[in-house]
Amino acid sequence: MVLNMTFPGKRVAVGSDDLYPVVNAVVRYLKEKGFEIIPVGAIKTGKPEPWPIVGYEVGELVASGKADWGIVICYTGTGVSIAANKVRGVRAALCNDAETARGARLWNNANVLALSGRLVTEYVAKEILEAWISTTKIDESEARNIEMLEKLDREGKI
Ligand SMILES: O=C[C@H](O)[C@H](O)[C@H](O)COP(=O)(O)O
Repeated sequence: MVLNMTFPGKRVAVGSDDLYPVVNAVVRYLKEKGFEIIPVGAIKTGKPEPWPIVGYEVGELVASGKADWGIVICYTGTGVSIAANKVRGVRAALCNDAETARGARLWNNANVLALSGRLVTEYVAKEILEAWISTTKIDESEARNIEMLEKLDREGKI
C-alpha cells in the first residue's frame, strides 16, 4: 500500500505561482515519502511568480528527464496546466480529486499533476497524491489512445 512505501531517488519538480496553504502540505507529504523536490516558482523564490513561467519550467524539467514527474499549482490550476502542456512530451492533468488523479495516470499516462491552490485542502491533496503515486501502470486498453496523443504532441496532428 502506498501509505507504507517510500520513493528514494525519485525527483519531483513542484512549482507554484504563489504560496497557497496546499503548497506546504504537498511538499511535506512528498518529502515524507522520500521524494527529492525540485522547487520552481514561488516555492523556490518565496515570492509570487508568473504562472506561465512556472508551468513551462516544470514542464521542461519533466520533458528533459531532470524530474521523474511534476506538480504545478496556481489559483485555479488552469494557467499552469495550460503552460506545462505547451512543452512537448508533457501531459499535464488538472486533478482536484483523487479519482480524477487515478484516471489521469491510468488512462492518460499524465506526467504532470496540476492542482488548484484555491480548492485543494491538505486532506484532499493527500488523497490526490496517494492516488497519483499508487497508479503506476496505464490501462492497456488505452495504449492506442495514448499513442495518438503522443503523435499529436510530436506532429501537431493525429
Ligand atoms: O490560471 C491562472 C492562475 O489561477 C493564477 O494563479 C491566477 O490568475 C492569479 O494570478 P496572478 O497572481 O498573476 O493574478
